[in-house]
Amino acid sequence: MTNTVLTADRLCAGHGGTRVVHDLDLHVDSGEIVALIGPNGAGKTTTLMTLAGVVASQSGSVAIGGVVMTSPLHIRARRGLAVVTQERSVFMGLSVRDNLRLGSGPPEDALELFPELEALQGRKAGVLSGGEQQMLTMGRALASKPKVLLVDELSIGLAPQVVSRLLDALTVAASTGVGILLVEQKLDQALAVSNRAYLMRRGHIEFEAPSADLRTRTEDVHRMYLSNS
Ligand SMILES: Nc1ncnc2c1ncn2[C@@H]1O[C@H](COP(=O)(O)OP(=O)(O)OP(=O)(O)O)[C@@H](O)[C@H]1O
Repeated sequence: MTNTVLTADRLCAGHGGTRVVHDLDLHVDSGEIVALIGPNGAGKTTTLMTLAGVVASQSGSVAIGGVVMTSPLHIRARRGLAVVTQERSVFMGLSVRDNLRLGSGPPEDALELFPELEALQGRKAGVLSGGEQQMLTMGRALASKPKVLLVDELSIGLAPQVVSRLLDALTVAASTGVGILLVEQKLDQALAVSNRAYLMRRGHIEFEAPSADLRTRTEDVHRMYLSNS
């Protein structure tokens, strides 16, 4: 039996009086990595932030683990939602160890996922590389054993091998049952790691497809859907 951990039902959202996301339906099942792809300005980040409770929805609903949520992010976090963004939410002045202790899960779980952090525990997070900070952010988020992880633009500013390492960790997390929604500009990497993809344009989901089907036609997908022209 599939276990749906995240559902958006006719979700509308935007900024101020402007609507950016229109009647969006999507779902993520436990253990699944789902990519949300689309050209710049399509509304992917706004969608993710609305699912997270950071941007208020205008209408429609969001459910986590089958429970409809209207609460802000910190309450959704208690219900099993975690978010990783390009901003890397670490406390720069605190050590890696203290950053991990401040998470809501066991630090050892984060270290198991990212053994690279073991030797860095005494260092201040602010002196880590961007990739190490992102490992810290992701390790801490996944140690909290979320049902759902929302990931926004992981690859920005990071070397390709670091991005691959982080995406591998998402695959490990998904194998333990976490459902992951991934917004990623790099189409090849998004499709390589995901099971399914939604393609978004101008605030609408245009189609949904198994990532394996899209992998064989990434050039077409780029030309037809991802260019802003
Ligand atoms: N805080 C904000 N206030 C006002 N408008 C915003 C805000 N954030 C985004 N927008 C607008 O909403 C629209 C969708 O932006 P959004 O960042 O969600 O798209 P995106 O698909 O994530 O794009 P990108 O790939 O470039 O990050 C854009 O027109 C953008 O200018």
